[in-house]
Amino acid sequence: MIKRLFTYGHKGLKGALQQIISDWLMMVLPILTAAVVFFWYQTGHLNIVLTGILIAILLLMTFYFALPRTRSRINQWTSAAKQELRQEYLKGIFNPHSDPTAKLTAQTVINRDLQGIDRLDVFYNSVFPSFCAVTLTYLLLIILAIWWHSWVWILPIVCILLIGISMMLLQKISPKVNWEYMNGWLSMGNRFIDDLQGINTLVMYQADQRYQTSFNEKSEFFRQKTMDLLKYQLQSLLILNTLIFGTLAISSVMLWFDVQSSRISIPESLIMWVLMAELLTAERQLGYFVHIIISTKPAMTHIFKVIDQTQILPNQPTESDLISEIKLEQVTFAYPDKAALLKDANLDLKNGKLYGLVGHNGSGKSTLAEILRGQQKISAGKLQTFNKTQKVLPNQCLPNRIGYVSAQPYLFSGTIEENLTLGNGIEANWQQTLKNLGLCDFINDLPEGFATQVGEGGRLISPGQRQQIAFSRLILMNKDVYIFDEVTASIDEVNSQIILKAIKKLSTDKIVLLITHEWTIINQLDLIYFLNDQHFELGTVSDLDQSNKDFQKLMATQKMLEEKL
Ligand SMILES: Nc1ncnc2c1ncn2[C@@H]1O[C@H](COP(=O)(O)OP(=O)(O)OP(=O)(O)O)[C@@H](O)[C@H]1O
Repeated sequence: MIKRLFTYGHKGLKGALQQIISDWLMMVLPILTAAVVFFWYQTGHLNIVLTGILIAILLLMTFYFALPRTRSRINQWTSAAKQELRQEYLKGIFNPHSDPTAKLTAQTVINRDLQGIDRLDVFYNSVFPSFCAVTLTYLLLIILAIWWHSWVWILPIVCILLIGISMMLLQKISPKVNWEYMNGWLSMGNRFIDDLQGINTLVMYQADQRYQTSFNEKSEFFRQKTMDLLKYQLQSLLILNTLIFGTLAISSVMLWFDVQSSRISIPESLIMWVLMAELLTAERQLGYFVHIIISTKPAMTHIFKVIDQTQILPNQPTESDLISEIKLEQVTFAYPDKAALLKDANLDLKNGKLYGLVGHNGSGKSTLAEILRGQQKISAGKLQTFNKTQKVLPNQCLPNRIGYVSAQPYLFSGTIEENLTLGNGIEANWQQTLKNLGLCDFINDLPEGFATQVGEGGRLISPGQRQQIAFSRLILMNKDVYIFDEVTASIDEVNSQIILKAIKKLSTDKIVLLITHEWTIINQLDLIYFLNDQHFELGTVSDLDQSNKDFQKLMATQKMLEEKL
């Protein structure tokens, strides 16, 4: 994970390193000056080596500070890295091929992941600079200690080893504590937003008291988990401080013995003691920051998962890339911990045909749409796509080449035209395309025509008009395969027939699968796949009506329901 963090903002890394070195030199400068003065005071003449180093540092610093904006280079690196990371993450979130099992909510995205990226400030701004400062100070201490024959340089290594071991032990419990804290926070936040959105419903059903109790339980759980996290952080701080200040005390004793045995002079021991104090303070800071980084690990793991699932979209397809057949062979699919929805199931969809998909509620029709769109992975069997010369196409092209509309598509606030032309690469004569398919004629009767505002979610127009616009918007994308999932289920008869007519026209040169439960629609389709008992059965309505008792029963019930309406 740490290595990966350096891949972001790497253009700013050089500048950041320059600033880190200059900051370190600034820290060493007073110690070296004091050393030169001490030697001069003690011996009556200047130590050539130390004075030379001091003058070199002073020249270097003067030159460095003459450069513009030198004091903000670590910040520039930090902002650039965070911005790149945030952009990649958001690209992953809005990728239409994202893993649907990732269960992203606004809470997870904002509270955990985006805040997790913000907390990476600590890595770029503090952990890395502290790590460099510790390394440089330690190198200087080793050189001086070996030069002056003192063993004090061993102590920081022992201290770091002990910190590492104790951190490793603490880290064993850290993921659990952090996860529980995060989950407590998310679950409380989700409950709050959900209750707030449905507050009128809760009051109307007098269920607000019950929901308040449930929210109280969640906030109490979160309070406990926050206390656990604080306890854990205090414990680790205590261990860290004991190790650091213990090492500093031992080094003072060691240096005192060195002076007593005349191995080093008082100024030499003072220089080493100050360096030791600087080093251990930086190590303490580093240990503390590493701690914060460990606490962002759950968020980072998730962030990188989202980024990694971003697939590079294939270029505009050529004629030979177009899908003309999709086959499922011996396919098995089950959601985790649930019974299989498909078992050794076979399905064959060819272009130029309109297929209906019918089945009982919960039999897996919408799930099949997700499998075909590459959003669910099958556990056994084969999903294959072919072009018109029967060449097998890569399955990665599926999400991009399949269009899907559900019963409740989303319209964005803006004009009808903005919604219709939402997709990339729409042809200039799109209005003619709609006319040829008999779609959206109602727009001509609207005073503002295509410039009519639809409102958020399309609330300013009727459900039938909303569905026609969403349906037309997809048709303009010119996909190879269309899956319509109950598109006519919640609209009036007139709009329903307009859409059905367009679907029939579309199916003359595309693969079209229409998921429906409506008898009046099913009755107008040539070929039906009946999904029953984990398998698909293909036939005309009359074939299935004769051969399959379950189909017969389902259709009889549906017919009866529709006749009553
Ligand atoms: N993401 C999911 N995780 C777990 N189970 C799921 C998920 N999505 C759907 N299911 C379950 O899988 C089963 C099939 O759901 P699906 O929506 O595919 O059925 P359907 O045939 O389209 O139903 P309907 O006719 O009511 O629309 C249901 O029992 C549903 O609860």
